Amino acid sequence: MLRFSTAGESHGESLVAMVSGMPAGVPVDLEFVNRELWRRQKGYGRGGRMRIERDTAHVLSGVRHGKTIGSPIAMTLANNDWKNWTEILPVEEGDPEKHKAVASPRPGHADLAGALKYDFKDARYVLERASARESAARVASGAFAKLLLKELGVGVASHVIRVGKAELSRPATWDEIVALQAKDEVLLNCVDPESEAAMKAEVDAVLRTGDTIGGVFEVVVHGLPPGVGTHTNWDERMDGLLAQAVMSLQAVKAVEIGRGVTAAESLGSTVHDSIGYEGEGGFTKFSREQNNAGGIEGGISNGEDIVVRGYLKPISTLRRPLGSVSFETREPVKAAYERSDVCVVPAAGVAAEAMVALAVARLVIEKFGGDSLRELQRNFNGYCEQIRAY
Ligand SMILES: Cc1cc2nc3c(=O)[nH]c(=O)nc-3n(C[C@H](O)[C@H](O)[C@H](O)COP(=O)(O)O)c2cc1C
Ligand SMILES: C=C(O[C@@H]1CC(C(=O)O)=C[C@@H](OP(=O)(O)O)[C@H]1O)C(=O)O
Repeated sequence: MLRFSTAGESHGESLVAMVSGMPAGVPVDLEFVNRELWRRQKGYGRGGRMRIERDTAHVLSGVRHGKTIGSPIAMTLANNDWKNWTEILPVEEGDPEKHKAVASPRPGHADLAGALKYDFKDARYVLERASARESAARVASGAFAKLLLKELGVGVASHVIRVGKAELSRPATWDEIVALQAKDEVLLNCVDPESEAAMKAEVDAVLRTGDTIGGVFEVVVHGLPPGVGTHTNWDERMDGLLAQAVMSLQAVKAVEIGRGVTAAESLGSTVHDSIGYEGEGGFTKFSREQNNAGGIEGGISNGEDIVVRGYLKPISTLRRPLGSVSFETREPVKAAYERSDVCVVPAAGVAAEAMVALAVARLVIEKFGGDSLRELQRNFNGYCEQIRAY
C-alpha cells in the first residue's frame, strides 16, 4: 500500500517526509520534485517567510541510480529560517527574555484548541506543527506519486478559480491548466488574465487593510482509466479518499467533487452526464457530453477527468488582529501577529495536487499491483485492453 507521513516543525531544523509502497524502477527526476516545491512557495499574497526558504528535497533512501528501488523513500527539506529561531525556540531551556511566547491565541488558527489540549501556556508549540509549512513535505511526497502516475500517462494539475469575490470567468481546458505549471512566474495560477487581474485586486485590497482572503482551487486528474476506486467499501471509495486528502490541508474547509455544490440545487435531468457510444477516443467507446460528476460515480473513476475543488478560508493571522484573551492575565488583548501570508490559494492548490496524486496513486497501486513499474505497467495496459474490448 502506498503510504506517506511527514514530521517537522515550521521553525525546526528540517521537515521530513517518508513515502513507502512505491514500486521499484520509477524514474526519479529530482529537478521535477524541486520545481514542485518551488511552485508551492509561489503565488501573489505570500508573506516574508517565502523569501527566506528555498525548498529542496534531500533524498536519503529508496532511490538509486535515478530510480526507485521499492524501499521506503525518506527525504529531508531544510528550514532556512531555523537558525533565526534557535533563541526563540531553544532546544534546551533558553533565556526567558528571548523566548517570545504566543500567549494571545489567534482566532482561526490551532492556538487555543491546541494549547488547551496539550496543556501549553505558549501556543508556539502548537502552531509550529499546525503550520502549513508541513505542506512542503506533502508536496515532496506527492511529486513521487506524480512521477509514478506519469509513467501510466496520468497527469495531475491545479488552477485557481476564485479569490474572494473574483471568479474565473469561464471553464478551463486541461491543456490550459497544464500550461500554467510550466510558467516561470506564478501570480494567481489562473488560466484567464482578466480574471487573474480581478483576483489580484482582491489581494491588493486586503493587503491595504491588514485583512486576509480565501478562495477556491481546482485539481484535475487527466488520463485515468475507468475503474479505479470502488463502491464496495466506504473507506475505499475514491471520492471519500480524495475528500479526506484535500480537506486535511491547512485552511481547506470544504471539498467539492465535480459540480457537487450546485448539483444540490439543480434537477437530475441537468446534473447527470448523459452516456453516448461514439466508438472513438478515450479508454472505451462510451462517452459523456459533460462532466458534472467530476469523473467519479459510485466511488469509482469513470474515465472522465477527475475534478476536485478545495475551498480555503481566509488566513487567520491578521495584521489588524481580532480580539483574543491573554493566557496569562485573562484580560482581553489583540491576537498575536508577527508576519503572515494574506492569500495562499495557488500554493494550497499545489499542495492539493500532491494530496490528490498520492490518493490516486494509492488506488492505482491497489488495483494494478506489482512490485516493479514494469509489472504495474503490464497489469495496467492489460486492463486498458480489456475495457477497450468490453
Ligand atoms: C500554503 C499555506 C500557507 C498558510 N500560511 C498561513 C499563514 O501565513 N498564516 C496563518 O495564520 N495561516 C496560514 N495558513 C493556514 C493555517 O495553517 C491554518 O489555518 C491553521 O493551521 C489552522 O488549521 P485549519 O485552518 O485547517 O483549521 C496557511 C495555509 C496554507 C495551505
Ligand atoms: C512556512 C510556510 O508557510 C507558513 C505557514 C504558516 C501557518 O501558520 O500555516 C505561517 C507562516 O509562517 P511564518 O510564521 O514563519 O511566516 C507561513 O509562512 C510555507 O508554506 O512553507
